[in-house]
Amino acid sequence: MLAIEARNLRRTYTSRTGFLRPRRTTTEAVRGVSFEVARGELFGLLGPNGAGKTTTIKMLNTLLLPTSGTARVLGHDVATDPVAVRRRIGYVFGGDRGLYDRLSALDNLRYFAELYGVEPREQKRRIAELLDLVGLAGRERERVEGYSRGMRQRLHIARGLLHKPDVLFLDEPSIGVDPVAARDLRRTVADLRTGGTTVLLTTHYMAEADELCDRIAVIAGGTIRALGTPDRLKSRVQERDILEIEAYGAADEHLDRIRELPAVRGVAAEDRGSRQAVMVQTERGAELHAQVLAALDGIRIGRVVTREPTLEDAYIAIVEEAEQAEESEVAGIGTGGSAGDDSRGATADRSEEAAV
Ligand SMILES: Nc1ncnc2c1ncn2[C@@H]1O[C@H](COP(=O)(O)OP(=O)(O)OP(=O)(O)O)[C@@H](O)[C@H]1O
Repeated sequence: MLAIEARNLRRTYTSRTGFLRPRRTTTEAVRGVSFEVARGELFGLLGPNGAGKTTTIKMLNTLLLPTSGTARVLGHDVATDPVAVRRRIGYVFGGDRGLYDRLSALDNLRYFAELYGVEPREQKRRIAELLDLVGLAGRERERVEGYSRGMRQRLHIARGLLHKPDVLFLDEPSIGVDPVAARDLRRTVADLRTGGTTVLLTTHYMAEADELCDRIAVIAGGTIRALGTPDRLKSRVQERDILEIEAYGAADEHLDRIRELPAVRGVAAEDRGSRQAVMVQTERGAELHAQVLAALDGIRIGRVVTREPTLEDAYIAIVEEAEQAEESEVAGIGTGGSAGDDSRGATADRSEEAAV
């Protein structure tokens, strides 16, 4: 039996805006998402802000009803059998909500164990087991207010596992966590999988997804744009070189100038404190250093390196393609309308899945 089965899930939000002249606005947050997660699999859901990841997770864990489509978790329908679903799942989200700061970690876990109906005889053993799993054994009597972000996140995971869920939803667990704590967190997540728990993970950190996930779905604009193993997704950009330039103050016009160069397949800029990393995807072997630097004329430049593509580059390529498709749709080119979106999402699903 599958752990998760989503079939053509859709969710539309309707909200009222304006006071004097109230208007209804609708947002199609999820527009026909289908995927399957096998038991014991660690499945990643990646996508830019507003892509529809949290909305998808909330439909799967029964916090939101789908507008249409169906989803099953361990065979239970999320809309018609939510109680059975809830009994078998855990939900952990990034950020600070959901723990009692004034209590110790131990008291937090005791409280939630009670709330989740863990047998009193079981509680002590289960809590000790979980403290061990998330690496907080020995610190459990300290108040949570003195915990670092990474420790809080690990305590969140322990809380989410108290009732031994078979499927765990982890929504951006490493948000705001420093690199060392993030590494410990990754180890905890990998241990969960080794222990047989199915994990659905959302993250904005590509290295994390690459290291942990068996398969990944990239979602953008509410539809799945690519689905497969990390290697499979990376193979999309294997015929490319990545020219990475440290820049100070590159604007859209500079990136557009680079985009126009022959043999350039994609351009993205990422803010890294006061500097930017400009990543230029070129056809393999194309020597474009001089032209790219000329396009960045007038800007302070730091290190320039050529490197092999990573999952992040594949992700950038997929999301850029999705954005271009969306823009041409808005401009009236291509199939247009939501039926077009549907078929494209489904096609991405099938073609990638088949190749996995
Ligand atoms: N309660 C709501 N009411 C109206 N619109 C919403 C609501 N929640 C989300 N949206 C909209 O739905 C879309 C998808 O949001 P969602 O939170 O699912 O994205 P996400 O991929 O999880 O983003 P992020 O990475 O920023 O968390 C966005 O356009 C968002 O503004």
